[in-house]
Amino acid sequence: MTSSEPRRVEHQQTDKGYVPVYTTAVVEQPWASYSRTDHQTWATLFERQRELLKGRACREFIVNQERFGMSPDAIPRFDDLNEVLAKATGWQLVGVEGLLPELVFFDHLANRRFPVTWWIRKPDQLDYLAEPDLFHDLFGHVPLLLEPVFADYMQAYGRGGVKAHGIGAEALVNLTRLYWYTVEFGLIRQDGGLRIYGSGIVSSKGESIYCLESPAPNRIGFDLRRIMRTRYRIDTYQKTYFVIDSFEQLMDATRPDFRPLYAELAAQPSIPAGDVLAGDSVHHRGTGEGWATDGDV
Ligand SMILES: C[C@H](O)[C@H](O)[C@H]1CNc2nc(N)[nH]c(=O)c2N1
Ligand SMILES: N[C@@H](Cc1ccccc1)C(=O)O
Ligand SMILES: [Fe+2]
Repeated sequence: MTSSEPRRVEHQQTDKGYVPVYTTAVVEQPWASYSRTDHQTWATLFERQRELLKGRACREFIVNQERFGMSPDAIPRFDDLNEVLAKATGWQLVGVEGLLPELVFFDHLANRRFPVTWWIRKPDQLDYLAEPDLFHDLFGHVPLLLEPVFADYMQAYGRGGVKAHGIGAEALVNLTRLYWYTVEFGLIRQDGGLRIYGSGIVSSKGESIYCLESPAPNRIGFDLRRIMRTRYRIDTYQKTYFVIDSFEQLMDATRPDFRPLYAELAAQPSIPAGDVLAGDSVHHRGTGEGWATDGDV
């Protein structure tokens, strides 16, 4: 295989249109075959996001990213990152071609393996790309795998995914919303303001600013049931972000068995992405302080 292109196995018609399906196998990172352009793309995105995330990303993200010694000089080698991870939290990165079927993805997480897409976006996709690539996966997800509580949360999520998959499609939808509104698009309250920890935000220039500074989106205090009922958008910035107080709060709230919760939620309607409900704990401003209730935005 030449490694300038991901290995596309076939195409498949889905809800989201005609999408490429990749091999689900774990692959070696073809590091030697990254082009100068690939390394340059990494450098550009890395420098841009590091600068933008000062004072915007949470402390844990910044500090742990520095512990890896990632730099703009070259695309990191998974093997080097794995040495740091092995000592700290026992997580391991494995190379993949792209999005995996849910059960395969959950099984990796349940075993403390994080799948990282080995290829990086093209220069005309610096600001937006519809699927995860190396920059999103490595820059966005990997730093928090060094944070012990968050590392445990990711594994618990994988185990919960295997379980939800056995329960049914509705349970899986509820659980996927939890991943979306925490791991991918989560905000955390820190140092008297809001900070980013979601990977989908930290790897996006536009959304890193928008999620904290735009008056448009709702920022609502973490509420497990509310999150599991809330639909989400994959084609624009989020209409709603959920805010945790700490990673411990996230872990504690998600530790109980979800089976009774799935049964309870099956009888309830889903909530449109941008709605505010009576009883939501709404944060007034991205960088400011103070909480209101009853949809007082
Ligand atoms: C978590 C969520 O359910 C989502 O559907 C999964 C599916 N497969 C994936 N596969 C990869 N490689 N990376 C991902 O983030 C996901 N997300
Ligand atoms: N407690 C969840 C497992 C889980 C933990 C953390 C995040 C997500 C899911 C369950 O029973 O399914
Ligand atoms: Fe992601």
